[in-house]
Amino acid sequence: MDSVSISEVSKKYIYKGKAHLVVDEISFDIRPGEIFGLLGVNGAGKTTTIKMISGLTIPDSGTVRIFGLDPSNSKTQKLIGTILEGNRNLYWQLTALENLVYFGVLKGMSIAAARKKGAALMEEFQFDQYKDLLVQNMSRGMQQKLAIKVALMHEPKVLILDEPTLGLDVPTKDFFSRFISDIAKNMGISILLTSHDLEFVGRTSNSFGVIQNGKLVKYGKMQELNAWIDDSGYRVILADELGGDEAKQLEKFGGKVIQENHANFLVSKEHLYQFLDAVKPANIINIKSLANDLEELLLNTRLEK
Ligand SMILES: Nc1ncnc2c1ncn2[C@@H]1O[C@H](COP(=O)(O)OP(=O)(O)OP(=O)(O)O)[C@@H](O)[C@H]1O
Repeated sequence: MDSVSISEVSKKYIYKGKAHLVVDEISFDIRPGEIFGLLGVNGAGKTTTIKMISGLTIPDSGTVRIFGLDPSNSKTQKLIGTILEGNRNLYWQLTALENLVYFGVLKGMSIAAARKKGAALMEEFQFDQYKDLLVQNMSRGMQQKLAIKVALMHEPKVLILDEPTLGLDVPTKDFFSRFISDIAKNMGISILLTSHDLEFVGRTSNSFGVIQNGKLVKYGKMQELNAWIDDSGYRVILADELGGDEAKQLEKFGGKVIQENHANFLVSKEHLYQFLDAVKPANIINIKSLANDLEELLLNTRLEK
């Protein structure tokens, strides 16, 4: 049985007397041990979707099932661990271990069981030396590591992580990618993670979905994501617009020119250095790879080959 199954789920919010459809008939499933990455730009509907899966928001229509059960049911809640937007589920004036015990008890564990499980989690994830450190004295990365342990205290079968990499540096992000993969593989937990970071989601998840304006516009396995990502070139953005002739001259480097305040070029990998030479002395304000860029994926950017 799928651990998470959502079918044609929709949600609208009323704002200033007007209804806004923010999740529009979304369907997907997550199996035990699978990591599902949900991508989308700001306001796309990711948090609303995961709140419905967590049982914190009721859909207007469609169904959400966790192992066949309604997520708002108290029995189902025991199967779910959630971290909403970073480390909000920690008490800053308690130590690491006190947080684990407190939240374990809140999820229905006895104090003795919560102490035992808390100590075991500290040891298992090499956090023992920090057990007496107050959360307020921890770095953001440490708080995030602790927040995941808190979510694992009651041994959930489904773990929901909203933006787990927000504000984390590159090595800590690497740690999280491995950590999330390990707990899915070793504990058979289904993981749903949301992120703006296509590169992180790409290397951490086994499957993924892209939400745009509340609709799931892409849904599939890694191979399908790879097919949609274009790694054949770069977008180069100049500080100013170029004259028509200049732009035409540069277009022969395999790209196309979009002039909207800035000249904006798509340049193939093989022509990049020639292009940079030809564009001198124009002021370049940004060069980005088309691969691993969520906006480029959503724009369906592809260079002619
Ligand atoms: N309680 C609410 N009342 C009214 N509108 C809401 C409410 N919660 C969310 N929205 C709106 O729903 C839309 C989707 O929001 P949501 O938080 O799900 O997006 P998101 O993809 O998680 O965005 P972000 O990446 O910025 O966190 C946004 O336009 C937001 O303003």
